[in-house]
Amino acid sequence: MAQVNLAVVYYSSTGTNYQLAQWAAEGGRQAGAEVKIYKVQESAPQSVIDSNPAWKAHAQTANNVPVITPDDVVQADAIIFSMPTRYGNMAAQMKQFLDSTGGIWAQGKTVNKVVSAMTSAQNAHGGQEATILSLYTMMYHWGAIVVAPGYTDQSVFTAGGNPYGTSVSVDQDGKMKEDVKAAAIHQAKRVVTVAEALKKGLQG
Ligand SMILES: Cc1cc2nc3c(=O)[nH]c(=O)nc-3n(C[C@H](O)[C@H](O)[C@H](O)COP(=O)(O)O)c2cc1C
Repeated sequence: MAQVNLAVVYYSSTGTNYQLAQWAAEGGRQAGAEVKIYKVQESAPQSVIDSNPAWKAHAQTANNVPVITPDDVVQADAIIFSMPTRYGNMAAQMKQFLDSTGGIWAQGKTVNKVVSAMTSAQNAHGGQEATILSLYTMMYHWGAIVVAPGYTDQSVFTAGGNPYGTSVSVDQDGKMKEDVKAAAIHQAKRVVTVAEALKKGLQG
């Protein structure tokens, strides 16, 4: 039985990527995967978090979400990452976690993970594609297999047409401007389908 272990790994300050992660988890479960959601370790000082009401509120909401470790990566067959853009790049908290995977990388334990990424930004063209690609660059070094959504479903067009991964823009109040739920679910299903086929193939 090749049930896929899907880890959804996110960073979020104000909740957008937390929501994207929930939708990806929903899609993963619909596709039959065993799904776990993890956040990455926060590195911002508590005083900075507390100074932003939306950030403070979200930190409390996500208080019980487990923090990802490199060993959780080893256990997963597939991983969906979600993180906000920071000047057209992934949030430092996500990069910090990925930089801590050198040990498992050196042991070959990141090889053949099926991966995909999602993101958010404030502006419609605020760096979503570049952010996802910055994460995919690291994945090629992992020896991971990047499964982007491409234009494989109508939901990709409805969400704004980003073939690299589901992305959304948010207004000043943190409200999503595009309807991306179906795209996030589709992306996760596609990841699980590919991971399942790969797992079956590798098991022979
Ligand atoms: C330091 C910093 C840099 C940012 N850079 C950009 C940017 O280059 N383009 C953009 O559209 N939004 C930018 N944003 C807005 C965030 O991407 C947005 O707040 C985030 O996607 C919300 O996701 P979250 O609710 O999961 O934290 C930036 C925010 C911060 C704090």
